[in-house]
Amino acid sequence: MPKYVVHYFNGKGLGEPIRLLLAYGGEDFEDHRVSPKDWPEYKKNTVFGQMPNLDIDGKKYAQSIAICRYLGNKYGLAGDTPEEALEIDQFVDLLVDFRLKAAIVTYEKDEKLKEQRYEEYSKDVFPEQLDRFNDIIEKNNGHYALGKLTWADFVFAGFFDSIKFIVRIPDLEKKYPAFQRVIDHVYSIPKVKAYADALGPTEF
Ligand SMILES: N[C@@H](CCC(=O)N[C@@H](CS)C(=O)NCC(=O)O)C(=O)O
Repeated sequence: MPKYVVHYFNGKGLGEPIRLLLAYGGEDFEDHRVSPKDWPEYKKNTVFGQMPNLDIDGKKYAQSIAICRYLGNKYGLAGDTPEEALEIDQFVDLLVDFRLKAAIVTYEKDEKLKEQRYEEYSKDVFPEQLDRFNDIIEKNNGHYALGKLTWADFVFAGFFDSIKFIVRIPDLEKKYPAFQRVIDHVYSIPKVKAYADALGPTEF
């Protein structure tokens, strides 16, 4: 069994889908959480100056979605045909686009501008995308792609707290019950549940 180390901050963010997939795979991975204090120095050890990184037997790899796709392939969660793999990718990329688009609000340093952008996005961008995610999940039997468990579910569930943070809707899963179905599909898997229970509550 390869030795895996996940390097990320002490939060879910882009690191959690990787951790959830490793838990699903039954890997005894090391969960290295870098503190903000240590980050400027640690940054020099990363592949592209960012995290998450996944260390496989001493070699580091970057880009969270590429890593999730790799783990999905490894654990038989990546579809059975190239077309199924494409369908997973299209939905995962949609989620990534959403996060990148929302970054204009989330990472705006000018508080006044941030609030103004949040107001604008809350009227159109956020509801349109949330409705679209909801629709996708309803059409996919409570999953985020292919109507069955795939690595896309792990990305959705792992990102979920970040999505809530972005849209500022703390009970998002109540407003969109389909979202809860994906989360339940992932977190009810015994190995994933054991990982989440051992971790306890963390920041987004
Ligand atoms: N596309 C990359 C984005 C990685 C990324 O933006 N990482 C952020 C944390 S979520 C980071 O390392 N920020 C610190 C920095 O850039 O100095 C991925 O999905 O892995």
